[in-house]
Amino acid sequence: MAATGLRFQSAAFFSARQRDAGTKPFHHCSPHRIPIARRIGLLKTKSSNGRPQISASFSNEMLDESLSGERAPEQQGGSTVSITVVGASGDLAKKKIFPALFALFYEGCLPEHFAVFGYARSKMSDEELRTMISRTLTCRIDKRENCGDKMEHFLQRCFYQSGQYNSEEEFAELDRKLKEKEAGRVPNRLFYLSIPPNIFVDVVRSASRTASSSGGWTRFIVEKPFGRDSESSGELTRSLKKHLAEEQIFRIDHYLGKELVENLSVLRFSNLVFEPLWSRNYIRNVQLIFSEDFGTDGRGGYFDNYGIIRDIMQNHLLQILALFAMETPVSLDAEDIRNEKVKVLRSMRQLKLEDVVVGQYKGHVKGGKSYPGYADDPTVPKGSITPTFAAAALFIDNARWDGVPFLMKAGKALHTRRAEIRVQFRSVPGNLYRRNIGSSDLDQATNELVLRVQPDEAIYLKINNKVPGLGMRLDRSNLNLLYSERYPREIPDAYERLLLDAIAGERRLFIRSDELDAAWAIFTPVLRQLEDKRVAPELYPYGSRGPVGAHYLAANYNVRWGDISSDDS
Ligand SMILES: NC(=O)C1=CN([C@@H]2O[C@H](COP(=O)(O)OP(=O)(O)OC[C@H]3O[C@@H](n4cnc5c(N)ncnc54)[C@H](OP(=O)(O)O)[C@@H]3O)[C@@H](O)[C@H]2O)C=CC1
Ligand SMILES: O=C1O[C@H](COP(=O)(O)O)[C@@H](O)[C@H](O)[C@H]1O
Repeated sequence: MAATGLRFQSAAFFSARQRDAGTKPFHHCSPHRIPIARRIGLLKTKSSNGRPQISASFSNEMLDESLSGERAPEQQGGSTVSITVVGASGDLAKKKIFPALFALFYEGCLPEHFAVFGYARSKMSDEELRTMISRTLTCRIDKRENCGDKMEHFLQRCFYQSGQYNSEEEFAELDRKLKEKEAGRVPNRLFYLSIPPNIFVDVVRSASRTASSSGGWTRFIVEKPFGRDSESSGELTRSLKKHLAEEQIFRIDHYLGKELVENLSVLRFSNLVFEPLWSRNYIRNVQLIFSEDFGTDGRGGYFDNYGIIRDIMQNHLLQILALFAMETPVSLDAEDIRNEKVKVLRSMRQLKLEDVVVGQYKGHVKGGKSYPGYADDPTVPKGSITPTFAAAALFIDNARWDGVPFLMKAGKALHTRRAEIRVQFRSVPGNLYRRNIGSSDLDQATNELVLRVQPDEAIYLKINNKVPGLGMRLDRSNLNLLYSERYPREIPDAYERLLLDAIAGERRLFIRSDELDAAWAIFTPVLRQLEDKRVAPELYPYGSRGPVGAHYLAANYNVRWGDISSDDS
C-alpha cells in the first residue's frame, strides 16, 4: 500500500521539533494506539510509553482502517475528517472546543483534509462564526511563530449551519454542506455534543439519520452529565444505543485528558519503587481533592439540578480513583484498561449517608469586596439546598484496598483552585528516629506522595530528612518534580488530547457504558437519601476552606486532610 494521500501535517514540524529537542523524537500528537500500522511495520518511532505512533508517512487508507476498525471503500483522494460542534454558540464550545481544535491544527496534529462545522439554533454566517471563534483562539506560549497566519488558515476551514436540534431536515442540510467540503474523499465525521443533556438524544437521532457518513466512520463525543442517577443514566444509554453502536459513543470526562492523570498509570506501572507499595500494606489513605476559587458564576441553572457530587465526584474524582486503584491491565489497549476500571468500581461499597458531608457557600465580604453566595445567583431557585461542597469516604472491598479510606473533597468558591491526589503512607514500624522527629505525632511524619493535577503540575514526595549540621534533627522535605521546571513547554489542554483521540478512534480515555453504570451504583443511593431527607448543607463563607464537617469526617477514619498543612496550602 502506497503511503500517499492523507498525511499528518506534522511532517515538517515533527522533524524540526525532533532536532530542537536534540535527542529523542517529540511525540506530541500521536494517538495512543495504531495497531494496523504496527502490523505492517511502517512505524519506526516509539511513543514515551513504548507504543508505536503515527509517523509522517501514514496513509489515508491505513488511517481509516486502523483508526475506525471499519474498512473504508477505496476512493480517490484519501479521507477527510469533519468535526461538527453541536452547540457551537455555547460556553464550552467557545472556551474549550474551538481553541483545542485550533491548537491541534497549530501543532500539525489534524489530518490534512479536515473541516470544522458549528451547528446551533443561533443564526450566524460562516464569517460570524469565525469572528466569534477568533476571540478565544490563543497561540502556544512557547511557540508563537506564524500564529496569525495559522489562525487565518484554521478559520477558513470553519463553517456554520444553523438548525434546530431535532430537525432531520436541517441536519440533512448540514450533510449537504459536509459533502461539499469532503469533495469525494472517504468521509469521516465526528460530532461533538456540546449542548444541554436534555437534547442529546434529539441530536443523535437526527444527525445519525441524516448526517452520518456513508463510507467512513461517524462518532459522537457526548459531554457530561450522563444522567442524574443509575436510572436516568441507563435510560440515556439505551436511547443513544437505539441510534448508535457503543463504539460510536465517546463519553468524555475531560479530567482523563489532563497530563497528570495520564501520568498516573506511567508512575504506577513503569517505576518499580511505587507499585510494590500500592496497597493496604503501605498506604494509610488516599485523598482526591478538587477545589475552585470561584462560584457557579452564571451556571447556577445547570448546577442546581446536579450539585457537586454529580458535577465532580461521580465522574472526575471517581475516574481518577479508578485509575489509581485498578489492577495492572493486560495491555494499554482501551478495553484492557476499561475492564480493570470497571472491576475496581464494581468492588466499591455504595457510599453511605454517614460518610458524606455537604456544604453550600454563602456570601462573604473580604477586603471591601463582596462575594455572592450560591443562593444569591438569580438562576438558582430560592431556598435551594444543592451542595456546592462535599466530602466523602469511600471504600474498595478487595484484597488490595480492604479498609483503606479513599477520601474525596470537592467544592466551589473555596480559598484556592486546585486538584490533587494525595497518598498518605503508613508510619515506619519501630522508627529508630522517632525522638529526632520534631512532632510527637509520628503520623505527621509519614511519607506522602502528592500528584498535583492543577495548577502548576507537580509530583512530590514528602520524606523525613536529616537537617544538615552536627546534631541529629529530622524535618520533612519534598522530593519535587515541578513540571514547569523540568518540562518548560506548554502543557496541552485536556480537550486537545481527547479530541485527537476521538479522531483517532482511541477509546482509552473515554467512559464505557458499564463503567458508567458502576460509577452511578456507588453514588445513586446516597444522592437519593440526601434529596429525600432534604439534608441541609453546612454553610461556608465564599473563599474559605469549606465546612468544618469535612475534618470530622476525616477524623472518623483517623485521617487528616493533607492540603491543610502549612507547607502545602
Ligand atoms: N461550560 C463548561 O465549562 C462545561 C460544560 N460541560 C457540558 O458541556 C455541555 C455544553 O455546556 P455549555 O456550553 O456550558 O452549555 P450552554 O448552556 O452554553 O449551551 C450550549 C448551546 O446549546 C444551546 N442551548 C442552551 N440551552 C438550550 C436549551 N434549553 N434547549 C436547546 N438548546 C439549548 C444554545 O445554543 P443555541 O441557542 O444557539 O441553539 C447554547 O449556546 C453541557 O452538557 C455541559 O454540562 C461540561 C464541562 C464543563
Ligand atoms: O466538568 C466540570 O469541570 C469544571 C472544572 O474543570 P477544570 O478543567 O477547569 O478543572 C467545573 O468548573 C465544572 O463545574 C464541571 O462541570
